[in-house]
Amino acid sequence: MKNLKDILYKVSIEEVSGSTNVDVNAVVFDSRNIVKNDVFVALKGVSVDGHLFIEKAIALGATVIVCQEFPSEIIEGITYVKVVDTNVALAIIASNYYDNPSSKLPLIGVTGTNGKTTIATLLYQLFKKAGYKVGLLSTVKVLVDNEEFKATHTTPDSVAINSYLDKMVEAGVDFCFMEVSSHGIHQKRTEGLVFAGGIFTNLSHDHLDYHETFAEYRNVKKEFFDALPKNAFALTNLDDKNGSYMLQNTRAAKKTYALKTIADFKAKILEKQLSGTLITVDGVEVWTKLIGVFNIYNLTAIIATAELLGLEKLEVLTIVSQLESVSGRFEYVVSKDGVTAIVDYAHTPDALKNVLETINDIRTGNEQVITVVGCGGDRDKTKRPKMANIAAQLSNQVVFTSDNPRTENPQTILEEMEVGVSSENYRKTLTVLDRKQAIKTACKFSNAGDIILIAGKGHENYQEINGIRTHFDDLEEVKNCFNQLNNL
Ligand SMILES: CC(=O)N[C@H]1[C@@H](OP(=O)(O)OP(=O)(O)OC[C@H]2O[C@@H](n3ccc(=O)[nH]c3=O)[C@H](O)[C@@H]2O)O[C@H](CO)[C@@H](O)[C@@H]1O[C@H](C)C(=O)N[C@@H](C)C(=O)N[C@H](CCC(=O)O)C(=O)O
Ligand SMILES: Nc1ncnc2c1ncn2[C@@H]1O[C@H](COP(=O)(O)OP(=O)(O)OP(=O)(O)O)[C@@H](O)[C@H]1O
Ligand SMILES: N[C@H](CCC[C@H](N)C(=O)O)C(=O)O
Ligand SMILES: [Mg+2]
Repeated sequence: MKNLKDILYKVSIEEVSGSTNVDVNAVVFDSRNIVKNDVFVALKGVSVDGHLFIEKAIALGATVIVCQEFPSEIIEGITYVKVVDTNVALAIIASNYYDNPSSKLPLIGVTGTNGKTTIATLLYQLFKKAGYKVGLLSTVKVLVDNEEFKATHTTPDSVAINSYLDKMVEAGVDFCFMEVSSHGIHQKRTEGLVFAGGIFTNLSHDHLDYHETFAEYRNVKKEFFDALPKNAFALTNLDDKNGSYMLQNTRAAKKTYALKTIADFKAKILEKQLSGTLITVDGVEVWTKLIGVFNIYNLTAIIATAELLGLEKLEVLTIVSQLESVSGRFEYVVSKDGVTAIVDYAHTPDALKNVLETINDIRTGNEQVITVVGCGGDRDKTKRPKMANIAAQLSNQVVFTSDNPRTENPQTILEEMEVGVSSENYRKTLTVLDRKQAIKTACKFSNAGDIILIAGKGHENYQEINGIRTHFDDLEEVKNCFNQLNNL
């Protein structure tokens, strides 16, 4: 039990009806999860207004209602707290409820279109290898040091974030690395958190269904850096055209990394292979198992962050050479006759372009590149023709297929992709609606030495069709196909 007055600390309140000197159980934003003495926070959502469920929340036992408008009927014995923005209030209340765990450990946020999971996960690995207890909030999973929880979002809701951070403080975690998505910033999931540092990866086309314009998407990302405290660091990628813009108004210490531009932290690529990349960092040569120029950007950000957090450069570089690639990011299997199948989470035009350019960079002879790709339903439709065009331009063969159609018609998604393919590339493409069959088709097409890229779903172990999720795993599927062809 917590006292309502305590958890309302720093919430900007417009009006109160009833007593704030009451004990409350938990803070809940979904009426379906309410139990006795809970605080119900009504959020104006994307599809429905949470204010519609105030009555239901009270019927289930809520004794405190935090809202933006008082309901027409005020019930005696219930406390109503009116605030300007319930998303902001929820985040501050959640921090207070868990005694502000983010102020008790260094919390580092990673934002940008691509690379967040990679950077956050590799930082987790690096600090673990350096002997620390570490926390991770990522698209793939949540880790409270060695204890694993299932991730539901890239950036969870503010109650979940604070609850995980509280567990981390309890477990004596030394550093926490978390992904900060644009949805998370816009929905104020990270409001009120005390960050010790922020990292910007890059900005390219994504989520324009939600943010509407690229400028709005960019400004939402910038809000994260604007809000960093003075004693934090703000680390940006200077080679990205929005890198400097992100730090324009931050009060945090500005730090930069780059491959092409003069920056505080700089790396250079010496050699690229399928087994890894040789780079130099401040004159020291380092071999990494990671592949692709984009991953060297990720690695430079990681090295910079580790140093900014006080680790010694040589120790950092030694550990960097041992870091393993992140699940579903350029993960590959090689068949008996030398067909390489790569599973990668590229689900934006820029990511797909980078991965295909990387593959084209490391191929040595006349191998064919066969790409299997689709686009998610209920997500930015303008990505579809762009991704199809990139796949067709940079591959020898493309099999268009379903990603997670969610509630959309899978056939319509594919038609919206196909319009992006130019007439001269059209002959390289075919469409196989069923992802399992599409992967099988790519395997059958391949000859010794060829490279198959299966893009878009990476680590995901499900496929969502008609709103129903069933088990699906790209890597498992391609291994099965190789097996069936007696090729593994
Ligand atoms: C578009 C979006 O971000 N939606 C998020 C949002 O849901 P919503 O606004 O649609 O909620 P709603 O259904 O309108 O309901 C409004 C309110 O009424 C409440 N409600 C609803 C029904 C009811 O009976 N009782 C009740 O109280 C809901 O709990 C909610 O508080 O708020 C919910 C609660 O926090 C989130 O779970 C939900 O994430 C959905 C599932 C989602 O798919 N989000 C994706 C797009 C997302 O957030 N992705 C980013 C990563 C993107 C990236 O970088 O690639 C992420 O951080 O994961
Ligand atoms: N620095 C980068 N620049 C461009 N593309 C990248 C970069 N890092 C990774 N990618 C590509 O983007 C894909 C997704 O990478 P990652 O999961 O690290 O990004 P993310 O930002 O966490 O994505 P999400 O928004 O889904 O959480 C990778 O599989 C790879 O294809
Ligand atoms: N975080 C991204 C993941 C997209 C992954 C792709 N497989 C899809 O389902 O569209 C999103 O929610 O938009
Ligand atoms: Mg991610």
